[in-house]
Amino acid sequence: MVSSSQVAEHVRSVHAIISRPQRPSGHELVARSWLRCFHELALDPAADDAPPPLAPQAWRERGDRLGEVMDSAVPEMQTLHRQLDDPNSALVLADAEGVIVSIVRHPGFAREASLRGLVEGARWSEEVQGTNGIGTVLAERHSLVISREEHFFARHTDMVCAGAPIYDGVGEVAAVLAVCSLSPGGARALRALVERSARVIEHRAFRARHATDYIIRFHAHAGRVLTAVDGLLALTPEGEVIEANHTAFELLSPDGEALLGREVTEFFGQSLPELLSRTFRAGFHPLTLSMPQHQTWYLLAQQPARNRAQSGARGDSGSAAQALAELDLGDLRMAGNVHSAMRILDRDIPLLIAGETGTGKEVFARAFHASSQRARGPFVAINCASLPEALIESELFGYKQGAFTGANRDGRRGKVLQADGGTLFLDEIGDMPLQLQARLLRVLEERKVTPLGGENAVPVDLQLVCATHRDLRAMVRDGSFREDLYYRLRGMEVTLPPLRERTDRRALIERCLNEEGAGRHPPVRLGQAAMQVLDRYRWPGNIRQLRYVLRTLVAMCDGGEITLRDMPAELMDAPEPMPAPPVATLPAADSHADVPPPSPTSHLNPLQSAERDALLAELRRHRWNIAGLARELGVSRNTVYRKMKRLDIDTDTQAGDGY
Ligand SMILES: Nc1ncnc2c1ncn2[C@@H]1O[C@H](COP(=O)(O)OP(=O)(O)OP(=O)(O)O)[C@@H](O)[C@H]1O
Repeated sequence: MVSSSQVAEHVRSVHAIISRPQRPSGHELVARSWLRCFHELALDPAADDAPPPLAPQAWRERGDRLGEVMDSAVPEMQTLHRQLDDPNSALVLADAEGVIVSIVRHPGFAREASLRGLVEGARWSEEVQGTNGIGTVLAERHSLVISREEHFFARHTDMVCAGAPIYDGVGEVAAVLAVCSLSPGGARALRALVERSARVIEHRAFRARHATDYIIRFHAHAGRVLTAVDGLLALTPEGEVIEANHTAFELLSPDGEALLGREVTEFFGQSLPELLSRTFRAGFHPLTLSMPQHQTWYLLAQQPARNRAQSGARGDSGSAAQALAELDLGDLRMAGNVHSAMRILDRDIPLLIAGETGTGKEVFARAFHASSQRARGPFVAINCASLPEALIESELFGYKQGAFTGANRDGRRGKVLQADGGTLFLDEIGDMPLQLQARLLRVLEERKVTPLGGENAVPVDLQLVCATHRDLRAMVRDGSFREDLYYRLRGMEVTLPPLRERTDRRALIERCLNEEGAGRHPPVRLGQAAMQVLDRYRWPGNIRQLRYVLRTLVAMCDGGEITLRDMPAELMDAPEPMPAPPVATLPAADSHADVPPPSPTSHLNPLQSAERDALLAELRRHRWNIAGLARELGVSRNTVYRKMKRLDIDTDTQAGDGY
C-alpha cells in the first residue's frame, strides 16, 4: 500500500501540475483529467475512501443490460487473463457509468483487489475514483494507460491500469475493458492487449446482435477484412444502415457525419443485392472496390446468419449458430468457411468438407449440425473408409429381416434412416465404392430409402454432410467417383486449412490446452518458449496431432507450467521450420507498439529463434549466471556456452539486457 510520505509527495505534485499555466507536454491527457478531478469534481488527491459497491442485484442487472457485450466479454476476459499471466492483476469489465460488472483475477489477488475497490459493483468513474484506467477512458473515449503517479488519488499510485472502450452500434461507449496491475513493467503492451480484446468483444457482440441482418465487412486494408478490426455495417434488406461498429464510424464518418439510416450505395457505389451477388461470385473472398475519390475498399457482403423465422423457432436467440461461430478464431480461411456454412444452414443444401486428415472435418460437421434447426435430431456418422465394402451397403441403407445370411433376424434400419430428422455425416466419401455411389445418389434424389431385401421405399428427411481428404475432382476425372454424385454432394464446399497454415494457431493451441487440461488445479499453462515451439512446428497430423501432444504434455506436467524442457524431442528437432503464415490475424490496434525491431539474428530459422528466446529467458532468470543455469539443466558450462554461440547470444546481448 501507499505510505503517508508518498501520499504527501503525490498531493504536492498534483497541486504543482494543476496550478501551472504551462503543463509539461506529453502529459496533456493526465493533466486534463486532474483538472477535471480538482476543479469540476472537487476531489481531494489525499482522500482514502470510496463509497461502498452496489448490491449484487444492482450490478448484475447492469451486467444483464450489456447483453451481447457481456456474453462476448466473459470468454475473452478468461483468454486475456491467461495471456497476461500476471498474478497481481485484475481484469474488469465496467459499464458506461464505470460500474464493474465482471472481474477476473487470480484467487491470490482477491484480497489486494478488494482493498483497492476492484470488486463487482464498485464505481470507477472519475467522479468517484479520480483519474484511472476506467473512468478516464469513459471521459476521453479512447484506450489509454494510467500509470502509478498519473492516478489522481494517492491511494492508487502503486497501480498501472490500461483500459479500452467497447462501443455499441451507434457510436457510443457501452463498456470499458481494463486491466489493473500491481506488477512492474509493460504498460504499452498492456494497452495493446486490452485494446485488442476490446475490439474482439465489440466485434462478437455486434455480430451476435445482428445475426438476422445483412452485414457488410470492410476495410481500407485488404488484410484486415474478416478480422476483429474490420468495419461492420448491419443493414436492412433494403440496404439501409441500422448500426455500425466503431471502425466503420472511423472509416466512413471521420468527421462525425451521419451514418445510420443512410443507404449502402452512398458509400460503396453499389446496392446491397449487387454487393451480395458479387461476393457470391467471388467465392466469398473480399471484393476490391475502387471509388472515384481514389479510395479503395476491400469488402464482403453477408446474408443474415439466421433468418428471423428460424431465430424465433429456436428460441435461443444469442446462441444459434454459436457452435459454428466458435470455430472462427481469427484465421481468414476458417472465417470464410464458417461464414459459407452459416449461409446454407437450414437451406437443405449438402455440405462437402475437404481437408487433410486431422484438420477438424468431423468437428466442423458436428458444429454445422449443432448450429442448425436439426440440432435436437440425431447426428449419424459413418466412415466409408473403415468399413469393408460388403458392409457399407447394409450399414447405410439397412436391411429387412433375413435379407442375407448372417443378417440380424429383426433386420436393421441403416444409418440413413437413423439420421431421419437430423444430419448424416459421410466421412471419407471418396472411399465409397462406385456401385454404392449410385444408390446414394438415388436416395438423395428421391429422398427415400429401400432397405436391402425390402420392397417399400421409406421417406427420409436429412441434412447431408460429407468429408474427404482426397481430391474428388481428380477422382471424377479418372472415373473413380461419379460426376453426378460429386455435384450433388457439393452444394457448398469448404476446405479446412492445414494447421501449419492457420494464422490463429496460438488461439487454437490455447483452446485445445484448456480442453485437455480441464479440471486441473492449478490450471496448466504453456510457457512462452514452449508455445513458440508448438506454434512453429509443421503439424503433419494437424489438430489431432496437436491434441495428442498437448494431452501428453498435460499428463506429464507436474507444476502449473509446460516449459521448453517438457517438449518432446520430435518437436524440438523438427527438420523443417514453419513457413510464415500468409496473412496477419489480428493487427493490434496500437500497431507501433507491436512492430519488432529488425532482428540481429534474422539468419536463424524460426525453430532456432524459438530456442534462442528460450535460452535467453533462462539466462535472464539466472541473471546470466552460466554456471547456475548449467547446474540446473544438468549439463556442462561448455555446453551452455556452445549453445549460446550457435544461437548468437553473447555478452552484448547481456549488456542490452541491462544486466
Ligand atoms: N476447432 C477445434 N478446436 C479444438 N479441437 C479440434 C478442432 N477441430 C478439430 N479438433 C480436434 O482435432 C481432432 C481431429 O478432428 P476431426 O476428427 O474432426 O478431424 P478430421 O479432419 O475429421 O480427421 P480425419 O480426416 O482423420 O477423419 C479431434 O480430436 C478434434 O477434437
